[in-house]
Amino acid sequence: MVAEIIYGKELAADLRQGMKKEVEKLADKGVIPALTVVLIGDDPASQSYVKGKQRASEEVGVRSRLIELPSSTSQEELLQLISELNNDVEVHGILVQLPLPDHIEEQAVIEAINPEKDVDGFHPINIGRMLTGKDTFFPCTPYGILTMLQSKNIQIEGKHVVIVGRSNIVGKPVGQLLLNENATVTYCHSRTKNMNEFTKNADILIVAVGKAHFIQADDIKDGAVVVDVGVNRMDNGKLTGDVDFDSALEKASYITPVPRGVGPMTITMLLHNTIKSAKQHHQL
Ligand SMILES: Nc1nc(=O)c2c([nH]1)NC[C@@H]1CN(c3ccc(C(=O)N[C@@H](CCC(=O)O)C(=O)O)cc3)C=[N+]21
Repeated sequence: MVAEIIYGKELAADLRQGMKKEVEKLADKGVIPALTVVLIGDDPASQSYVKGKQRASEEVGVRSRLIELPSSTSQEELLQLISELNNDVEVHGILVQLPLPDHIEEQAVIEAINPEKDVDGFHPINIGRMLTGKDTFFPCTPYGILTMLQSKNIQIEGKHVVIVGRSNIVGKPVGQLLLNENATVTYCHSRTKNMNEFTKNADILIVAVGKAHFIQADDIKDGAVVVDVGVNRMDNGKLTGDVDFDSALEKASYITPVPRGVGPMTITMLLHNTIKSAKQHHQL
């Protein structure tokens, strides 16, 4: 079988067109969705992701403000800034770019963000809402993956979804989101024994481990849907996924590429959440 490639980049462009129209309508009512991104330190990868977010915001007319702080910023200073942003009625979405420097406790920062402005969907309140099947801000990468599957009318109900990776921002929440869609979900991680006995049984295989070409064709069931969340920068500067794309292409029914797959959808769902927040804050 040769897989159909799901280009998140194209779907993202379609969705952003719709969002642009929606933002124009909101502007007529005097509401401009506004996102504030906080970037600490000078990690080149983080700077590049943040640039992508700025560009996408501009494209749909979301007002995006970047606050750049030195890596010497204390946790107290960051919490103070978050408190100011929480109280600023002109800010609908707050995103603190992860990872943070070691002297700052990530969880304390996430929990300081007003859940009603938590467009990343990382606050325990929003995670709890998602877990219990309520409407809320869903984490952007999981939500982007769900939207990609739905765009191809890929059945989720009753399917065996196997997730490789259990991070708080991708692995764990994508499982919950797909469980809400009535999938049967299995999590694999670094301590899983004989992992490919699980992956070979996946109808939908989602890989988010951050290791280039971790999954090979042998690990994939014929006709499976393969979603690659990896973002690995190679020595030649190119981006590659967690899946050996060329061999997997011959085995899967659908596959997402890296780049131009899940990444652009992550940013698009961030804009979606920011617009949703603006509407909620203005009772629209
Ligand atoms: N608070 C927080 N929220 C995040 O959502 C968040 C974060 N921190 N920290 C880092 C990760 C990573 N992430 C990506 C977003 C877009 C692409 C993306 O658009 N990638 C392009 C390629 C970009 C390039 O070439 O550099 C693509 O796959 O086609 C990748 C990675 C968001 N993250």
